[in-house]
Amino acid sequence: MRSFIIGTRESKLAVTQAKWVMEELKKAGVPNEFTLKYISTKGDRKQNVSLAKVGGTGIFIQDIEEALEKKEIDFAVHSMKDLPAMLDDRFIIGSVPIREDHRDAFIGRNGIKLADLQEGAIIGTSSARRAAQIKAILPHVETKWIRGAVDARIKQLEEGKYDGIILAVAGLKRLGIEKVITEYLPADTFIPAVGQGALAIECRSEDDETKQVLRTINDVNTETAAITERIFVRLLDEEDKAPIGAYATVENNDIILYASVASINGEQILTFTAKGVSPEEVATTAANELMKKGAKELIEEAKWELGKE
Ligand SMILES: NCc1[nH]cc(CCC(=O)O)c1CC(=O)O
Repeated sequence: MRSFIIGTRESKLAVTQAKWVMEELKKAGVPNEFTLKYISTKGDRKQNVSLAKVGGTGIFIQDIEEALEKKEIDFAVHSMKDLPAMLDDRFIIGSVPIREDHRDAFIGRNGIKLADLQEGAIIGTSSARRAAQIKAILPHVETKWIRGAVDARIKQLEEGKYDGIILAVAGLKRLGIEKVITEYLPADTFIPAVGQGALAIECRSEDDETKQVLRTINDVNTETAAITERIFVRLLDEEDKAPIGAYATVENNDIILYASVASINGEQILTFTAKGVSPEEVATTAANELMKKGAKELIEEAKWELGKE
């Protein structure tokens, strides 16, 4: 019987996610043996570049795709959020397990609340989207880039470099440290990143045996939601650099997509909620409606702003 090698980054969160996938496969009754192989990625090695500038995605997966191509691993567990909007034809998302919490969280130093932040307070985030969303509700605060694994960011907060930071609830829950959260940010104003809270298990497109094994832990609703969000971002910004939010759910066979496009300074935030039955239809409706409101111009402007930093 074939045994499978799972590729994962070495961060605590990545390893937790990969081990969770191993457990889910076991629970689903897959009898094969699984082992982990740690892979260092460009995103892990280059901690000093701003994610917004390099596009957030891609830098966490190139090295892993090389290992897949060379058959050093059979599949890889990623945060869906870190996957580029477009995958190379040689690889596919073989499975999308059930989503963790999709929301963003605010962590205030010594428990300070968003509403109590003074003029000039500094919020750490690595995402242009979160920076814009924060400035939209709190124009008097400042945002500053922060990088590193989840625990490293919390440490930088405690050291006093920031008054607060924003992180995905999902990562904190998976690490079992959601008690650090001061406030859960409402997902209707803080529309999360495409794929936030979901995992993507990537394998070689032609590897049918692996695909069959991975399907046992696929969650159809999460998969449909993620497909919708990813089509949406591809229609607006294939490079996936602009402050775009997209979160889809499936309710009674309807797909509901909450979508947003913001200017870098948060002064303009366009939102649209689309509803329908197919991912293509829902994503296209949201993208078209936002383009009518000027989304393309905002995106071009945002990318130009990010590029000159
Ligand atoms: N880009 C980093 C990254 N990729 C996935 C997560 C958290 C888990 C998730 O969103 O699925 C994070 C950290 C964060 O944004 O807090």
